[in-house]
Amino acid sequence: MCCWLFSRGAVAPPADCSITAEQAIRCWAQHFTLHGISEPLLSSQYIISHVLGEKTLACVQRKRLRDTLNDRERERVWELCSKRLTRMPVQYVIEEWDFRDLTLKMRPPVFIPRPETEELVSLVLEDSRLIQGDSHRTDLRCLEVGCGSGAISLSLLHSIPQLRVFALDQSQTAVCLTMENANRLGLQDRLEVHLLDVIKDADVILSKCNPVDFLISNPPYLLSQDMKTLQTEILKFEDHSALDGGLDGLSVIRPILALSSKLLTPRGRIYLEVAPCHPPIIQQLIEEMMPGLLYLETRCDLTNRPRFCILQKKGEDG
Ligand SMILES: C[S@@+](CC[C@H](N)C(=O)[O-])C[C@H]1O[C@@H](n2cnc3c(N)ncnc32)[C@H](O)[C@@H]1O
Repeated sequence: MCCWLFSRGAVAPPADCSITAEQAIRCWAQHFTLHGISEPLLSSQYIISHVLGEKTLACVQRKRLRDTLNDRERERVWELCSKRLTRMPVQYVIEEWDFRDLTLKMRPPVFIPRPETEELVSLVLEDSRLIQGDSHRTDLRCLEVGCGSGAISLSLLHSIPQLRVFALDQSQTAVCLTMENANRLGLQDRLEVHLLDVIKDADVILSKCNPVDFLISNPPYLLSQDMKTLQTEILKFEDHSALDGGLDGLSVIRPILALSSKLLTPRGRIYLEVAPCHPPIIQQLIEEMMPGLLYLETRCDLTNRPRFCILQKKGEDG
């Protein structure tokens, strides 16, 4: 059946074809495999569940899977699966993705949030000083550098009612997508999003959001030499400036640290997602060059790789 379907070309579905959702999932998974598409079965399942109005296959009713796709559904499946054949990531194909408990709009080339960044957000939420606050604090202020789709900022706003966030990104598309996601989730009132570059616009950033209680960032941190090892999906569709951190992967991290020492309230914290090679380098940098900051700890991700750095601005008493 599948060979017959695709012998006439994948872009348009055969008009005379009657196919159930279940059969379409199998056929497209096989076709993806033949074309070397990564995660062929998952891709097919995500796309067809999406066309049927659900997020995952587990949410689609059994009976629905055995029903024949109507013309509109079949055309949509073919249209979206043909996009996936070009190696477009499934998150861009279905135009949305879940991050923690939020569903966010996705649009190329804005960086697709990764699962480990959910752990970065958890580190902040575990900090009882921030969540409970002291009894006099009615507001908390945070800066996110490199907001992308808004995943981190919006999750924090969603979980901490007294938080105000300043988010910035050097990409206009990212700034627009963060605003769009904030509006869709009703979180726009406590969020300011700015088109700013942390390397070039430090003075503007200081004037707009000084001071903040904490700074969070999942910056571009890959070493330039490792960019070529990335999957085709990433290289072809995601913004390279969201990933490439320069020769040592620290070209955006260094200005973030320099800015933090001026921007944070005493004992204010910095939460960074980094490459596994970075924590000792950042610790040395802080100890030798940035006397106003304290390196608190390195935390590992779920696969036990050292991926997160927590730092603190020294208090007035050192
Ligand atoms: C790895 S992505 C993270 C996006 C989002 N925070 C997330 O975790 O899904 C890094 C983001 O930093 C932005 N960025 C890169 N260089 C920057 C710079 N110099 N100043 C501000 N933002 C920058 C990129 O445009 C990109 O959106």
